[in-house]
Amino acid sequence: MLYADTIAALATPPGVGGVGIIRVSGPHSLAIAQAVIKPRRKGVWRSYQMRYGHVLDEQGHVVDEVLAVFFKGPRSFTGEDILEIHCHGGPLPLRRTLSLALAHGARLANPGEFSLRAFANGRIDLAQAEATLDVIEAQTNLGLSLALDQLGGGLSRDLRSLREQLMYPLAYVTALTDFPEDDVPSEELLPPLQQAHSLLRQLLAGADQGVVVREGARAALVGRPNAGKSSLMNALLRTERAIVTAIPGTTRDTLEETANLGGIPVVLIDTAGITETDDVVERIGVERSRAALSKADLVLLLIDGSQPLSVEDLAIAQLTHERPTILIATKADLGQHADLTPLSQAHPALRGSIAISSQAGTGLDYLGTMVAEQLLGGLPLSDARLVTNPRHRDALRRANAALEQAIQGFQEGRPVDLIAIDLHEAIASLGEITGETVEHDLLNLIFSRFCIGK
Ligand SMILES: Nc1nc2c(c(=O)[nH]1)N(C=O)[C@@H](CNc1ccc(C(=O)N[C@@H](CCC(=O)O)C(=O)O)cc1)CN2
Ligand SMILES: Nc1nc2c(ncn2[C@@H]2O[C@H](COP(=O)(O)OP(=O)(O)OP(=O)(O)O)[C@@H](O)[C@H]2O)c(=O)[nH]1
Ligand SMILES: [Mg+2]
Repeated sequence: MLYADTIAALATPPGVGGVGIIRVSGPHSLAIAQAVIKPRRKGVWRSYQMRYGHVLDEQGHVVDEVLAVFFKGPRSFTGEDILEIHCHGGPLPLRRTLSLALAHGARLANPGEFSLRAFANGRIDLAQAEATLDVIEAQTNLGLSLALDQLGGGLSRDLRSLREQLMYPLAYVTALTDFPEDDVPSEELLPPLQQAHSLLRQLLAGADQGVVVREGARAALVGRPNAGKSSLMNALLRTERAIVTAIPGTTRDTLEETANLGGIPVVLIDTAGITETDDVVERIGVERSRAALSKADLVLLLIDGSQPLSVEDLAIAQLTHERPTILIATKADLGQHADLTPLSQAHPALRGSIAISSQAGTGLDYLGTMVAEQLLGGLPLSDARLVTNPRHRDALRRANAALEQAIQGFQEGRPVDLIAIDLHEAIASLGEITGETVEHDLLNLIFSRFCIGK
């Protein structure tokens, strides 16, 4: 089970920091500790005990003053013996300490290889390994807490109980395949399957929301020149990111920045005001605005509320008809002079409208809530366990389809060997999430997304 070779890598970001950590995992870890570190106090390397000392090179020269911890496997992150050397966070001490570990029997780790070992050694399952990456990459507190739940094994426990509910019926029908003339006792086998089906449906029901929380979404701000797009962008970001002037046509190029709206990382795309123009640069900008619009998950259509609605506004609104749209009347502090009813009545994909003032800050929180709710499918955030990874969602969908087949098979009295195939398929699909049944190539793909030292 354990690997024969020892891996080493920089576990902290390259560059300068207060402390930098070299991590070593594998059977040579203890020998490397003994060879390269001279502890101040006498004694042996005890697991989970930090020691003070110096890293010395082959000539006995001090390479760095360090703290170091040894973790005796299997009670460690990877399940193997691990050594962590906490150096000063500069490139030279770190590079030289890493070289010494390599000189004493370690090899350089590949991206994600520590986590791969934790998985291969049964310390964490695949969903937990993927969750460590989600923890690192989380963009909102909500995303972080979902990732931590998954890292702690929340999803894994649900999946394990699902599998167990399917195992007994599978074993039963598999045994029956040798005696096809026997009756299937479906009154005994159906309830656990139906229970599993209901849990699966629950997981799937929240998955679309979960994926949005993890991956975020794109919202394009479109409207006439001077409608107040860049001002709203800045107000939502709480920084002066985009240039704002009273001159129409200020924004020339599209500008993207992520804002946290109701726990969802939303990429806001500020665009050039859409207008008929002879200016070459502005025309290209308008083209880009249209392109941004066509790629957005949600359109924020801005109308200058301080002026009467114009034909240009109506023409731009036309362009948004194919996308879910929130209508925003801007500059509410100047009074509401635009009658938006002709526009909103004609819009087939309008999800709501709101008056705001970027300058006074009114309506912004509510707009954030509206955007988040739209991106979550028009529903409040589910408080059930949220599956956040599209790979997991896909596997759950396949498991669900197979399980529905199996249940239908029981109800219609289909041959047991067909039911066995469906149940087997459902169990295998669930196993893809936790990694029990997963192709080697997929594993490589998943772990290669990790950084070196993770
Ligand atoms: N210095 C340091 N900090 C770190 C990590 C690390 O590897 N090193 N981690 C790495 O990503 C994370 C912590 N993850 C960890 C997960 C499991 C174990 C571990 O040794 N588990 C033991 C339980 C120990 C105990 O019960 O006392 C076990 O599972 O048996 C350690 C770290 C974040 N912080
Ligand atoms: N009173 C008031 N003025 C605003 C508000 N929002 C924007 N403005 C003003 O409207 C003008 C245009 O604002 P921008 O945010 O640059 O408008 P834009 O839609 O990005 O314009 P283009 O980039 O030219 O397409 C500026 O003078 C802003 O100060 C608001 O909430 N209240
Ligand atoms: Mg602008």
